[in-house]
Amino acid sequence: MNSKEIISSLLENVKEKGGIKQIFLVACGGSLVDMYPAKYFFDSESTTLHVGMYTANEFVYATPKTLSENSLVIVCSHGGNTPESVAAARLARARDAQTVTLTHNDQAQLIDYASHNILYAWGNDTNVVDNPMAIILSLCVEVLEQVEGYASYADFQRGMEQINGVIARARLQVSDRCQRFARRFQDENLFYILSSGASYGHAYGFAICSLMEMQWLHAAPIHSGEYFHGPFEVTDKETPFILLMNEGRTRAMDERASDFLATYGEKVEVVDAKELGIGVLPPDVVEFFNPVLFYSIMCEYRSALAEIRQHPLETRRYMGQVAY
Ligand SMILES: O=P(O)(O)OC[C@H]1O[C@](O)(CO)[C@@H](O)[C@@H]1O
Repeated sequence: MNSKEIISSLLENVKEKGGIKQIFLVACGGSLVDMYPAKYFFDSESTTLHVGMYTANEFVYATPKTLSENSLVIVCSHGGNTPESVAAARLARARDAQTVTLTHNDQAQLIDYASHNILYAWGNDTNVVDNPMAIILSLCVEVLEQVEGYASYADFQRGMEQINGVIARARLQVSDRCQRFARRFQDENLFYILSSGASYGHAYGFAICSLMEMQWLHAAPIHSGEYFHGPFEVTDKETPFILLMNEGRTRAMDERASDFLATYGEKVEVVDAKELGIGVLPPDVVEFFNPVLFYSIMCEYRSALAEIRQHPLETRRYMGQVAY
């Protein structure tokens, strides 16, 4: 079943019960990061549907009152057995919500609580539209289209057809600069990651997953707009910043941060989606695809850093090693 068929069958299930009124996006860590573009999309485009995005345990401990048969809950877990995410899906089913689960593991416990499960593809050789970030975005676009109508629906589908080619070309384009970045920043132990719009979630994800979890480096995300409301006071010639510059409506905020950093900072790495070719996508939907591009490109950056630091991306000292 494709996204359109999945959503139309779930909407059919609730047709006599008042339909879907709210969507909850629930996961942990990297899987939660994959949901941010969809949340941003709904916040931006929907006029009647409400969206909430929750780390799984918060959804369980502080459950929104609106969780009901009129809710669609999307739960993603790569391994499919993260206890918090399984508990959230179980709770959603117990409250008669429609659930779509996404996992890469066909034996996942999560699947037990699915109205519909999606077993997704993973790895560098897969098409990004078959990976969770794009699938979740596409499910949400379908909900909007089928519940309210979405004027840019056809352009969104065009973007889905184009994005993988853009990423393949951009990967080649950044290959040398990733090596230069790794050589230049290999001894740093703190990074601030800036972005805005649909990509803010990826700034958060790159900080908490790629740098903190996978490299044991200190890192924090900063919204490009918020940078000027506190964080910019730490800017100097010694502190590393990575700026993920979007194409689309929020680019002005990223450019403002870029201009300031060019004047007062020095250790600044700018990753610019426009320069990487995302501008071929239709202008009314391009902003939603920036984080899909950034995810793939920043994987190249983190691999180069991991290699030069001789710190494999898989190494953990607590996760899966001790009780927590
Ligand atoms: O997507 P899953 O399998 O639920 O795993 C969640 C865990 O995986 C990570 O996303 C990456 O290791 C962690 O941040 C998080 O604890």
